[in-house]
Amino acid sequence: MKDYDVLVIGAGTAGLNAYRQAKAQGKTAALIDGGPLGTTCARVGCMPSKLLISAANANHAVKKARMFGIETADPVVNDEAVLKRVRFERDRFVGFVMEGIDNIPEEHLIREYAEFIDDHTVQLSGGRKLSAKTFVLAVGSRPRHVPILDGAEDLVLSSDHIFEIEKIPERVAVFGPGVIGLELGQALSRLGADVRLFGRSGSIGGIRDPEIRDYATKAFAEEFYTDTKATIHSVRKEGGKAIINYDHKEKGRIEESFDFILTASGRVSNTDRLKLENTSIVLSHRKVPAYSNSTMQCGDSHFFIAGDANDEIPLLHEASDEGKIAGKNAATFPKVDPGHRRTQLGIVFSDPEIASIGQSYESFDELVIGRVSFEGQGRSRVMGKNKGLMHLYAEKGDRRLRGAQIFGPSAEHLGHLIAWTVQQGLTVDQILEMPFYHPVIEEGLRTALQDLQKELDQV
Ligand SMILES: Cc1cc2nc3c(=O)[nH]c(=O)nc-3n(C[C@H](O)[C@H](O)[C@H](O)COP(=O)(O)OP(=O)(O)OC[C@H]3O[C@@H](n4cnc5c(N)ncnc54)[C@H](O)[C@@H]3O)c2cc1C
Ligand SMILES: NC(=O)c1ccc[n+]([C@@H]2O[C@H](COP(=O)([O-])OP(=O)(O)OC[C@H]3O[C@@H](n4cnc5c(N)ncnc54)[C@H](O)[C@@H]3O)[C@@H](O)[C@H]2O)c1
Repeated sequence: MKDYDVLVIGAGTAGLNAYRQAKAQGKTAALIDGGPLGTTCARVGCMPSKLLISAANANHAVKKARMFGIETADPVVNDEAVLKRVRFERDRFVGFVMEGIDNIPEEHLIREYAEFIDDHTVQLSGGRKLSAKTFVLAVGSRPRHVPILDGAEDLVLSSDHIFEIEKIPERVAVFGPGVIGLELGQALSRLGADVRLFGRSGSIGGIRDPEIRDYATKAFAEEFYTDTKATIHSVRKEGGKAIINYDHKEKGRIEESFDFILTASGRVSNTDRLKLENTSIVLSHRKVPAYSNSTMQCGDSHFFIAGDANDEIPLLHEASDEGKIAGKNAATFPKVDPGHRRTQLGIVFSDPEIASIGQSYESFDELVIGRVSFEGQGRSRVMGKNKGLMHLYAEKGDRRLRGAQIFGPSAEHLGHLIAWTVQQGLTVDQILEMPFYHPVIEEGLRTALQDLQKELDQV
């Protein structure tokens, strides 16, 4: 006799959804979580980052007002007020999550960490053992450790800590021009920090389309120092500052000091802390459990995995969907059903925004591209947001819109429109039959669709 039908490890977005689905199936279930409750998204992820970005963009908008002939005094960033609002609103969002968590009976929410001792038993950090028929692994991820930064000791902050700072730094180095580095690096820059953004592989914001990646790299570099292939010689702490010795793109090898370093060099799954070697789970080449992304089942086992823990699409809406699928299948195991998966949609809340939709650039056999530049696009120019490119993707011999990459104004909204049409399987011709108002940014989408239509007619 097992203690529970389903044990869910991790009470983040994926785990909470999994637990609720298992309960909805009439099973006995419990959640185990030894860390702070409230979810990564609300506590230290999606919400506080967007709050900081909004403050930064408000400051930027005032500075930019001059381009419309509006004269203002230089805006003053009140660090304390900015950070107070970020934390106040963040706590409000966490509060809503906690209301849901508070409804979980105390005996079903175990506030400890878990490790496996065999296929059906976990040991809790307090020493207790619990068994279950099935498990959902929803342990999330943590910031990747970057060894070269160890020299700066406590001056290295990740997104887990950045929202607790007392003042906007005068100078900050950001390691990792990915999603977090771009969003937070640009926000700090727009709040007055002198930012250096360092990358390693040449990538930026997860952009896969080379033409758009190069355009975006140049655009960000015009706003703050950006080197996506930086050479860092050393990092140390001295006199309360982080000292970085690096090859500056124009000045050659230099040494600069920073108030702190923001590390944003990717995230790693917490499954490596579960002692999975004591189970029959098979790991993939990425060193996380191999699983099916339609059922979330690990092989044909009684283990299911959801959210950032599986290291596939570490986004909030995916964690939520995956949690639901995993929780339901863990409850009905050995009967498992494929769950509904959506067209892929990723948005980076930089300015301009980045959106990646559906099939990515490199996944096509014979790619056909429809293009538009926002530089001359009517409404974008009217608003002074005429920067960026959008590429729409189709496969030669097939007129369906299959994917897109955007770096431009309102990419979060265009990205949704495109994702919805991709998921509906609409052809370029069908999409062009839809209404387009004037003058709107969506007219840029129409231009790209017309270009794609022309390209498809020619091949
Ligand atoms: C700065 C930042 C900004 C982001 N912005 C966005 C955004 O704008 N949009 C978006 O879609 N996504 C965003 N994300 C990603 C999004 O936050 C994550 O994809 C999502 O929160 C993952 O949810 P999860 O349930 O998998 O993990 P989590 O919410 O992290 O939950 C995992 C839980 O497992 C617990 N745990 C770990 N190990 C154990 C163990 N051994 N035993 C018991 N419990 C354990 C942890 O304490 C934690 O509570 C952002 C992430 C970050 C860091
Ligand atoms: N808007 C959003 O939806 C949003 C926002 C923030 C985070 N997230 C999620 O969080 C995940 C993690 O974000 P992230 O930005 O940490 O990871 P990421 O994978 O997006 O980017 C990491 C970047 O760091 C670089 N890098 C790796 N090692 C480095 C080193 N030693 N020095 C300098 N650069 C290095 C990589 O080349 C890459 O450009 C994202 O994949 C995303 O799914 C989403």
